[in-house]
Amino acid sequence: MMGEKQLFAIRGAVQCRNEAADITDQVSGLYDEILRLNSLDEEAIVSVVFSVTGDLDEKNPAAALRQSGRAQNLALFAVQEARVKGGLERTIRVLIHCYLPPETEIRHSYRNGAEVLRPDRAP
Ligand SMILES: C=C(O[C@@H]1C=C(C(=O)O)C=C[C@H]1O)C(=O)O
Repeated sequence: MMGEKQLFAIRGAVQCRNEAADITDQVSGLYDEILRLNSLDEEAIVSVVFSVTGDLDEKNPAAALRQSGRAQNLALFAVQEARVKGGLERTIRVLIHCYLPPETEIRHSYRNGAEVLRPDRAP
């Protein structure tokens, strides 16, 4: 616990082209949207974990986020997503642990093609 705050986990996902610039744009856009939707300040984030499908090898999303100027003092991590037949291609997933007021209704973000993963979480 952190003061009056509670620990939460927020999910997101986005599809990208396998190009460094697009990976940076999509990861930054996803991160910014999660912070905006949840009124989340970077100081309240514990960690940011990415997974990447094996077909995205032009840029590490954790490095892309850091090099964009965001998340400078955060613990970032990136792993390869479990390879499953029929899985959505060119997808970056994110898991953010953070502290927010206990009454917060967390909002996840699936965008730019990744909405199909969790239509129940569509806006
Ligand atoms: C459906 C997703 O893809 C996969 C399936 C998940 C699930 O069933 O909860 C979670 C993460 C991914 O490994 C997703 O990213 O939400």
